Amino acid sequence: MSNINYSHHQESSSDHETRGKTITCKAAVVWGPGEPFSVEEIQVDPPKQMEVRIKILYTSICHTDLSAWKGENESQRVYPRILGHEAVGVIESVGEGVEDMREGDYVVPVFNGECGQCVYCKSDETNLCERYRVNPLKCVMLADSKTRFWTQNGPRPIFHFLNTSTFTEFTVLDSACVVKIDSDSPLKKVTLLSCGVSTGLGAAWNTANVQPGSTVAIFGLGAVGLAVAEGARSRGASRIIGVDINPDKFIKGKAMGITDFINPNDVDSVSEKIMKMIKGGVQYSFECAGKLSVLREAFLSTHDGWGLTVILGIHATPEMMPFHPMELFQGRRIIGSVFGDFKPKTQLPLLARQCLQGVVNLDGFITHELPFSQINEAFQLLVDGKSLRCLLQL
Ligand SMILES: NC(=O)c1ccc[n+]([C@@H]2O[C@H](COP(=O)([O-])OP(=O)(O)OC[C@H]3O[C@@H](n4cnc5c(N)ncnc54)[C@H](O)[C@@H]3O)[C@@H](O)[C@H]2O)c1
Ligand SMILES: [Zn+2]
Ligand SMILES: [Zn+2]
Repeated sequence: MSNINYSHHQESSSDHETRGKTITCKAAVVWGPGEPFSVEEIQVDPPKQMEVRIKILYTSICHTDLSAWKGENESQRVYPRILGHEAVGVIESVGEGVEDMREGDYVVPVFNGECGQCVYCKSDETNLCERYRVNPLKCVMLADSKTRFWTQNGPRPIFHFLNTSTFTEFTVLDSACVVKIDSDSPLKKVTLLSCGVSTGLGAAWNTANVQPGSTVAIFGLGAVGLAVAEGARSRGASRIIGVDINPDKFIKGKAMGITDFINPNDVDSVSEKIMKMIKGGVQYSFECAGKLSVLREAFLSTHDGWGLTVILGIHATPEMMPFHPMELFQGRRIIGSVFGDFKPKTQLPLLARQCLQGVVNLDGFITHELPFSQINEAFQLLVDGKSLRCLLQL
């Protein structure tokens, strides 16, 4: 009998036996690019082999959801669809063959999965998995190329998003894209580790390997960019320059280790300004805005000979890199970072414990909290640059 307490630290439980059955629940469905989310009843199939079905407890909104909602990339224009990839939840039931999780476990969905078996998962060089890596083109489950979500009337398939789809009371994922966390974890904070904050911290720690005393410039001070700042601060960087067109972000950034601010609207050239502030340029720059013009400035702001630019932003298609290949002969390097180069299953539980022990400070990233039914208001907060992360409670 599955009788799971779905609400963490609260007295409420599911008294229905749902295992193996279709669940009817509420989800926020997108029916077209930029159309308001429709919070409606949907049907969620049980998990198939090596899949899990989870009850989402909290979900938050990342800029990647925003660009998918707008349909900025052709690959993202798939409807109807359930977006969302930053969340925390509890396992409702597991499919055949799932051994590492069971009903009632608290979990974090991850858009970049880890099977643990493939040549990539066994390599220390990458956090991409052969089968479950991030894939913006994927909108059905791998097991049978079908969806697990259906409209109430029809029924018509509703497509999946980024290995996760968390804007729903219940979702089905490949077990490779679900990480078990300690049952006493503070769930609201752990939601941040599902994407944005892990991505930023990991870009500083793993991808760039920021060194004590070094200099850093961060372009775009949303949750991702500010998590880079927090990661660089925790590594002992001496100067962390924050660049954003929204001066409100400067106030938030101070708490996360930003030492200097530049508003691109106040200067002729951000990279020239940085060269003046730090002779020769910074050691590391991070592009967290998803704009090519910003990427170029981030590239030019690093020191020749050894500067490293890390790309985190998701860029609209069909844009190409804004460089001449010969520019790389000046010794500036560029690298991309997915999920901060963390191997999710192997490394996320430890990261969660480190965050809670205060190695990094997660306070300040959750700027707003709303009920799930107000998802459209929550998106508007991100569009308007008012929120870092708005937590939706289901
Ligand atoms: N690589 C990954 O694994 C990964 C993971 C999560 C998010 N992302 C991407 O990272 C980016 C940031 O995500 P977020 O959730 O922090 O977004 P966000 O919307 O909260 O923050 C983006 C920030 O960029 C600023 N910005 C916009 N134009 C700018 C400009 N011209 N110059 C300087 N700043 C500018 C905005 O004012 C905003 O503060 C997005 O592109 C997102 O899709 C990538
Ligand atoms: Zn994200
Ligand atoms: Zn793998």
